[in-house]
Amino acid sequence: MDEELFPSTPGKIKSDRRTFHRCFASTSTMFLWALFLIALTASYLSFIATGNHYIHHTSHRSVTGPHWEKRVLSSSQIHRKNGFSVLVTGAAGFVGTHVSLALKKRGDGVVGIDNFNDYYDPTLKKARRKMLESKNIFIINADINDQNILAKLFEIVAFTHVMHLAAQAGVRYAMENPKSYVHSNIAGLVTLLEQCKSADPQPAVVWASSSSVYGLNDKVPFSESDRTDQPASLYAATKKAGEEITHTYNHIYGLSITGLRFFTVYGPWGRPDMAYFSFTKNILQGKPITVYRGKNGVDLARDFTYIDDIVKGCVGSLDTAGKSTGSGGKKKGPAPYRIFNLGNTSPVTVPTLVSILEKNLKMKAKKNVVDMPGNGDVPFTHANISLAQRELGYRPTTDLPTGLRKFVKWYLWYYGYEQGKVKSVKS
Ligand SMILES: O=C(O)[C@H]1O[C@H](OP(=O)(O)OP(=O)(O)OC[C@H]2O[C@@H](n3ccc(=O)[nH]c3=O)[C@H](O)[C@@H]2O)[C@H](O)[C@@H](O)[C@H]1O
Repeated sequence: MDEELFPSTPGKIKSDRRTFHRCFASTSTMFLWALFLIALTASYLSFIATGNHYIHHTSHRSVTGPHWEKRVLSSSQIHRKNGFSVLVTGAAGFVGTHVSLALKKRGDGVVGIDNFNDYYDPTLKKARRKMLESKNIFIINADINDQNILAKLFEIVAFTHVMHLAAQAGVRYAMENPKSYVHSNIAGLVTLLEQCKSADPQPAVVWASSSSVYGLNDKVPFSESDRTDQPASLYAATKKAGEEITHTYNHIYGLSITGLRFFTVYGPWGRPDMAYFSFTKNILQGKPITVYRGKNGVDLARDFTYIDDIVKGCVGSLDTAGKSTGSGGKKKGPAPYRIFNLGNTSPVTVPTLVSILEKNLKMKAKKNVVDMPGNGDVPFTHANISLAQRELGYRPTTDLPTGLRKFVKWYLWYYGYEQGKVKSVKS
């Protein structure tokens, strides 16, 4: 081998034909090298797996490029005077889908982002996406922790508002997969706020907190000024943390923030992990349902809130959100920081929920009544909504029997019961 053709690398011992032979030509050394490379690859793969095992399987297929940018621009197009252009996170989720449709319908520009994870059946999320796409709402398949995608989106569109609904939801699941809550509800939130704070112009941010922040509070009905320092689940703790985190971005960078404490939202296109949805599935399939009961045999109760009422609260929040005051990451003056309860103000017990479903499905549930396990549940929720009434004009109009009737109608249609062709229902 010619030394001239293979000059030595600075700092390394010059190789010659003999060392080349010594190092690489012996079969046993080559075998050792191969083993080393295999071990290196295996440890890298295991690092990837252990580092991310808590994150749900997601399908990231977001590819940017001229066609992608065109779709983003077209989706963000405003079609009314003084309209908004809104980035909706979690747009393929339950609330995200409905809010996106309502905004688009009145002429706002809407761009969605969703990671399509498999916390519950992604087929349902894809069906929601199909519905949104038919209205020219583009949903980017990406995680809110992906700062490059967020930066790219804000480079293309001057969003006036961000409707942040992407989250790891579910109270009881937090015991199974705690890190997924940190990933979405804490890290994802911070990544999004970092982007919003440096955007120019800064958007106003409206985001989903939760009634669960009231935790063990037993002063009823729950008012925004009540204690929220006794969370009963990690889910609640991450939502409460979100309220504090958004406060710092409001305080330091002048971001306009509105946090909405949703109370057990239900309705068509809902979440399969929630009780009303999974009960419906089991009743129809003749399977038993588990009904939790509180201390001393007291029934659990929730301030179940119909999706259309929640949408009105979300849109009202966007409409009344004051402007952010920062620019280039610097605050120029105080910006609004608001928190509202969005509930129905009439709690209903879980056994009553079951009997309304039975009536609508014309079937009896096989009930297993068990004591509430210590898994993060609270015995009841009940919203005081006077603040939202005053500031947002929020007035819920759908009671539980009416809302569940609409849900059951949708469920039977979506899963093909009406046509006698039942789709498999994963949850
Ligand atoms: O407002 C919120 O902040 C939260 O609302 C929702 O949580 P929850 O109010 O717990 O709703 P959901 O699971 O439908 O259980 C309803 C009732 O059925 C009882 N329940 C539940 C399951 C079961 O198998 N049996 C049962 O009795 C259960 O004990 C409870 O009493 C959202 O999921 C959550 O993401 C968050 O947004």
